[in-house]
Amino acid sequence: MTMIEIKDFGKRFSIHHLEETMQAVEGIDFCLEEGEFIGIVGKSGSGKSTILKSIYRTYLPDEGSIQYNSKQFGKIDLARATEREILFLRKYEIGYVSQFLNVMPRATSRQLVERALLEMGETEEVARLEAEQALTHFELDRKLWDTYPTTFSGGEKLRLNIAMATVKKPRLLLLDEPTASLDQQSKIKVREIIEKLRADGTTLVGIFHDIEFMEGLCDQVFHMESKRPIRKMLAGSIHES
Ligand SMILES: Nc1ncnc2c1ncn2[C@@H]1O[C@H](COP(=O)(O)OP(=O)(O)OP(=O)(O)O)[C@@H](O)[C@H]1O
Repeated sequence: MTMIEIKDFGKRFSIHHLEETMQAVEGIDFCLEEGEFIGIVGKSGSGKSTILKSIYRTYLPDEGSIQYNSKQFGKIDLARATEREILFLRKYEIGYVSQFLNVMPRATSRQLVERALLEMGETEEVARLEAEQALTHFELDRKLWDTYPTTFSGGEKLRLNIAMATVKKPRLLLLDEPTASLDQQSKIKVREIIEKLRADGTTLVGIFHDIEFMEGLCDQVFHMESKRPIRKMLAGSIHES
């Protein structure tokens, strides 16, 4: 089953002080099956994050379509979905993880994960249990569960971010350079987390600066420069799709 199909996607930004418009991305096409992982690579400023943010609809696409196969709505074009539909999808189906933690202040890590579940309508008891499971699963040190994450290290923030996003069991997870500020050891942990998510059948779109990091992890690698997806056999051989 095709989970997401992007056709002729483009995004422009207005540069107000110059009274100009800048074409940030254009002519992007790729297709992802359920449970697959596509990695987007390309030089800085080539528009990788813009694609991810447009899928999540932080940005409104200007051209093309982003067809997503939703559990609730069936096939839906994220470029044209209503705000209400987008809010529903963010709550129940699509997760977004970056290296940054933008959360409400004065909430502990445990409360943040619980809140994600309560928002979905889970009972307090289920939320408490599943939050603890998620924090354990992603190896956030137990002594950090009841503290505010403002002082967490980059790796700890990321693990909390991933716990908050994945506790909702999203069908589609967007990873926006999650390893950018991490040391080698923490990157290996993230790799293990991604392997766990893949094993759970989550469909993943990810951006990583570090191409070596993606080795053997992705089913497809999309190159911003050639605008072509390359389907990778997990054994290592590559053929163009
Ligand atoms: N909100 C915005 N307003 C104006 N321009 C933007 C905005 N977001 C991105 N851009 C511009 O669009 C282009 C693509 O940016 P984007 O962040 O998608 O690139 P990227 O490939 O993810 O870069 P990096 O690898 O450095 O994170 C850049 O020239 C950037 O300055």
